Amino acid sequence: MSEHSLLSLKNLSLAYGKNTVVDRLNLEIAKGELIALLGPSGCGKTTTMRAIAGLMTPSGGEIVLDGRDVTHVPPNRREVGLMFQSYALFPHLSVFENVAFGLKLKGMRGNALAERVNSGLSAVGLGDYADRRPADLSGGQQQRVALARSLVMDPKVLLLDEPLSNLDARLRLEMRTELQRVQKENNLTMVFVTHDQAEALSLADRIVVMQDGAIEQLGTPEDIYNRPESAFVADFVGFENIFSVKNGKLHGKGEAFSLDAPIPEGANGLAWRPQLVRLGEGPFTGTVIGAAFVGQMREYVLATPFGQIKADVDAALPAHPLDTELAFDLNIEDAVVLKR
Ligand SMILES: Nc1ncnc2c1ncn2[C@@H]1O[C@H](COP(=O)(O)OP(=O)(O)OP(=O)(O)O)[C@@H](O)[C@H]1O
Repeated sequence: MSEHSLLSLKNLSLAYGKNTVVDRLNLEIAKGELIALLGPSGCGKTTTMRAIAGLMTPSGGEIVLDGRDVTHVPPNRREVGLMFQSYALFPHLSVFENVAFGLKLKGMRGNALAERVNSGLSAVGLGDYADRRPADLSGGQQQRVALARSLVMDPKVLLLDEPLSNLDARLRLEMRTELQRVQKENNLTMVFVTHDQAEALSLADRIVVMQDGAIEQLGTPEDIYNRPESAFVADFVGFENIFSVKNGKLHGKGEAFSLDAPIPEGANGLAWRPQLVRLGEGPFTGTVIGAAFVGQMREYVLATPFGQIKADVDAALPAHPLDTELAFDLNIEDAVVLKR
């Protein structure tokens, strides 16, 4: 284990029968970190969480938590908390009783129990709701009860599986802020799973982008958003115009082409965000085959000999109708260089 990590996954492999879905994954998480596992459906996020929680036995590798090898320790002895997407509270129990449930199972009673439950409810801003039933709470408040229920168990790591996916857009924003506040104020270590890049970018200290059971890229939200290393990550964070580089030429879904500037050493691909495609000037031409007004921007799709190009332009500029021939430029200075 590295000196500062609280949770280490070392060469972790996970399989369902003969089907290996996570292959020798290595990850070090520090105390107080909020980590997002981000990736498309089926990439192995939930399986990794299940293994950390002890709900499945790895086919290889180790899980070390706070200096202890917990690879074969049962879930209830791991000090790992789990909050699932369906946070199912007991409908017939009060908020207090819901939060007290796990502590009672551990034998806690009386004042100690009341104090712990009340401090958990205060931590999530529900101090005045102890006597309510779940049905009398909003979706966001129910989610906070579920969070309090996990917090009072004082886990070393709290795992959250798609914690916000059941909430509508407004509540999601509220819960996002709330989760961040509770996490920072209590210096909690949290790992959450999401397939929503905006959620990962706005919440996490570091993001683990996964593909096919392996880490594709690990970095801060800024790293992932601004400096994707592979076409897969670039695509995932909204780059639309992605080309691979072969023999100094760019290859997309059409003919290969060149830029009139040298391609950086070691570039395996180049990608441009739609906002950074320069429309109206430049050596290339395309035909407008899609145009959409989306508030501040107009989104264009151009058909070109080297495939479709997506370009976003300030909506204050004059609109270009369908079938217009437009000049455009892909400037090397605006490109992100993909190394893999
Ligand atoms: N109980 C299971 N038995 C067999 N295969 C499974 C089981 N659960 C998941 N898998 C397979 O393991 C792979 C990884 O699934 P996992 O649920 O970890 O992905 P995920 O990234 O969390 O996806 P999602 O976002 O859809 O939940 C998938 O190919 C899936 O089909």
